[in-house]
Amino acid sequence: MISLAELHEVARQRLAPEHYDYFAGGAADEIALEDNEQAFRRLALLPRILPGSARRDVAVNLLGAWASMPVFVSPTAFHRLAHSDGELATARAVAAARTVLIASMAATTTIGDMAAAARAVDPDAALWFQLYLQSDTEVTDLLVRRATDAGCTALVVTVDSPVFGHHERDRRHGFTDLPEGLAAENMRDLPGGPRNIEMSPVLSWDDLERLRASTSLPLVLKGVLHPEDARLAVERGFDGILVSNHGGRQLDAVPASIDALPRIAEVVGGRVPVLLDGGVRRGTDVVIALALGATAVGIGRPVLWGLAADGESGVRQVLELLRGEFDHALALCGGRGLADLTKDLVTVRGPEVGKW
Ligand SMILES: Cc1cc2nc3c(=O)[nH]c(=O)nc-3n(C[C@H](O)[C@H](O)[C@H](O)COP(=O)(O)O)c2cc1C
Ligand SMILES: CCCCC(=O)C(=O)O
Repeated sequence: MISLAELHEVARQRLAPEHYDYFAGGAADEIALEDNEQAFRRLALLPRILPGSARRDVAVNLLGAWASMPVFVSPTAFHRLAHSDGELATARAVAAARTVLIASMAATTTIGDMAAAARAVDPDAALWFQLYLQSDTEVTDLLVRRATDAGCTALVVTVDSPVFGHHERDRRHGFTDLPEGLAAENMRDLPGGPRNIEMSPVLSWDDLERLRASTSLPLVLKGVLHPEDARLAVERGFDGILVSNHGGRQLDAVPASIDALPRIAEVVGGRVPVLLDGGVRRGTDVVIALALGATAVGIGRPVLWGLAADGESGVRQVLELLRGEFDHALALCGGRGLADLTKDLVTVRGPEVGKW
C-alpha cells in the first residue's frame, strides 16, 4: 500500500455496505465531513530553505506520554465491525508505533483487555480513555475507575454530543444495532445491569468540575470548536483541548476542524496542548495543523480502514505511512523539528496567497 487512500479503497471492498457506511458516514448532507479533508486542500505551505541538518526530531510529549510522532489515534467505536481482532489489533499496532491510543468508551473490547494487548507489545504503551459523561454519576465513576485500573493516563471527555448526530446512511440501511455477539464491552457489569451509552443535554460545566474533583488524571475536552469554550476550559483548569467536529458526524453546519484551529490556538496561547482531529490523510496535513498551532493530530477513519484492510498489520501500515509522509514533508519544508513549524509557513491556495 502506498497511501491511506489505497487502504481506504481496500476497506471499502471488504466491509459489508452497512458497516462501511457507518464508519464512513457523517451527519445530514455530510458537508462538515467533506470539508474536513477539503479545507486542508485549500491551504498551502511556504517551505523554508537550507535547513543545515539531516536530523529531524519529531517526538512529542503529550500530557506526560512520549509519542514518537505528533500523530495519535482518535477514539472510534466498534472495531470488531471492521475486523475480528478488533481493538486488540489496534492496541498492538499503536503500541508498536509508539504513539498514543485514545480508546473509545464504545469499544467492542474492554479497556482492560486493550491495555493488556498494548502492554504486551510495549510495557510503556500510552493509552487514554474517551468518556461520554453519563447522567448517572455512579456509572461514570465506575468507568473512570476501570480506565484508571487499566493504566490509562488521561481521560478524553467528548463534549460535542449533547444528543446523537443524525446519520442518514445508517437510516437508509436500517443499521441500528450491532450484530449478534458484538457489544460495547465497557458498558457491562454496571449498576443497574448492562447500559446503553447515553448522550445527554443535561450535562454542564458542573459535571465536568465534578469529574475533575473525582480523579487525578489529566482531562482533555474533545469536540471544542468555539474559542470561548476553549478559554473557559483553560480557565477552569482542564489539561488539554481536542479541536474536533467529531469527523463531521454531529452538527453538519460546523467548520472543518483545521479552519477552527487558529482562533482556538490563539485563545489558548500555549497554556495547554491543543490537539486536532478531522480529515488528516497526508503528512502535509500534519505539517499544516502543527504550523497552525496543534501540538499533535488524531486520525479516526484511516485506522478503521487499515483495520478492515489487514487487521493489526493494516493499522501499522497506516501509522507508518503517515510517519514517513510527515517526516518527508517536514524535510521539504526545511524543518529540523516540530518547533520549526510556525504559522508563517501556511497560506491559502490561489491568488490570495500573499494576503493570509
Ligand atoms: C465510526 C466512527 C466512530 C466514532 N466513535 C467515536 C467515539 O466513540 N467517541 C468519540 O469521542 N469520537 C468518536 N468518533 C470521532 C473520532 O474520534 C474523530 O473525532 C473523527 O473520526 C476524526 O475524523 P477523521 O475520521 O476524519 O480522522 C468516531 C468517528 C467515527 C468515524
Ligand atoms: C454510542 C456510540 C457513539 C459512537 C460515536 O461517537 C460515533 O459513531 O460517532
